[in-house]
Amino acid sequence: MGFEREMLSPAAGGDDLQVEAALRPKRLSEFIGQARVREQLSLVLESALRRQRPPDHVLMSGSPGLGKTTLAMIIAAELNAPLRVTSGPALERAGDLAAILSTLTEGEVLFIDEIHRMARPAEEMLYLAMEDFRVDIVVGKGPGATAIPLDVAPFTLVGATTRAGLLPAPLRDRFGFTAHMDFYEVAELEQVLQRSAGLLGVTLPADGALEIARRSRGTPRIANRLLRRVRDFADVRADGVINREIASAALNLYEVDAEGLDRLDRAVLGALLKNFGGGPVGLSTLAVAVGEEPETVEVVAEPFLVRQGLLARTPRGRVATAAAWIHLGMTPPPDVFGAPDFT
Ligand SMILES: Nc1ncnc2c1ncn2[C@@H]1O[C@H](COP(=O)(O)OP(=O)(O)OP(=O)(O)O)[C@@H](O)[C@H]1O
Repeated sequence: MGFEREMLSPAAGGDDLQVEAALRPKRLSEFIGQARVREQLSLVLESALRRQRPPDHVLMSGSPGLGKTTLAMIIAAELNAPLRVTSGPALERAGDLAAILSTLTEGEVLFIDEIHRMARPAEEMLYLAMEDFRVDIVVGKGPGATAIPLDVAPFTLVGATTRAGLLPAPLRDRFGFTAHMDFYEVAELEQVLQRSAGLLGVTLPADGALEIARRSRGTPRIANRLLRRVRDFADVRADGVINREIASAALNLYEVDAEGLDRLDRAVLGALLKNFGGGPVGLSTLAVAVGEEPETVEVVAEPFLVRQGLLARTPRGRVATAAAWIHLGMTPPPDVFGAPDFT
């Protein structure tokens, strides 16, 4: 993975993790944007606090870097409850989950990131735990196997997924509240940037914040990361002040284009236009053409390209819109008009 790609990827890594933790809003009132989710969630939490009962289980879905982990931490903080963190891929066997569930304390918040990647036996154990606060531990094998029921302290599960569609219905149905996290508006990202600049002690005039916000792919994690790279540039090549000119020069250097498309985004669009005449083409064929896993193309690049009106997912495959041709400086073929409507 190249430097630029790493910088732009919504996945966190390296030193960034520490800075990211420092920039995380701690309370719901500090959480920027996602107004509807925030309001709904504050009602769920407030009523749970009044009833002195753990709230319903919460499912959060949305692209990487939109604040799902942050929100899980906020839920625990608002409830004044301890938080246990794990992830779907870590729950390979039912026993992995049983070990966690059996040691939860009353009211604890259990956060399972990437919950769609949990193994089947663990998932089945979770159904019972979510509904009845109980697990069945199976001892022995074959006809002599016995299930020993074990009580679990009432807890709140917070699940996060980038792909809600992959969750089996029985699991999805057991969440009392589902929060769908959308990409952020530019104005919201400007606020995220101003807040982070304050915490990092960076001078960020409004025009600089706007320039970075516009190129942040609607994602707070990327906004914060770009801010740090632009700060480096401003410190070394200028007087440390991040105005529009400095932000723009730095982001051009890091190959973030005016709409915030990164290398992967441009590679996907480029392959779609140049190799497949704008599509339709299947996801896996497209992924091979850019040398990435289909899941990376589907989860990391596509949602943003769709939102920007550059790509459409159709039953026959991926199709580039007229805007995509124009964005890459090419002339759209005569039969392509705007985003195709296949509904
Ligand atoms: N609403 C917000 N307001 C301010 N900062 C935010 C907000 N949402 C996210 N951030 C910032 O973005 C960073 C990434 O957020 P977070 O790790 O919660 O994303 P995520 O959706 O859980 O991503 P992933 O699923 O990849 O873990 C956080 O460190 C935080 O600083």
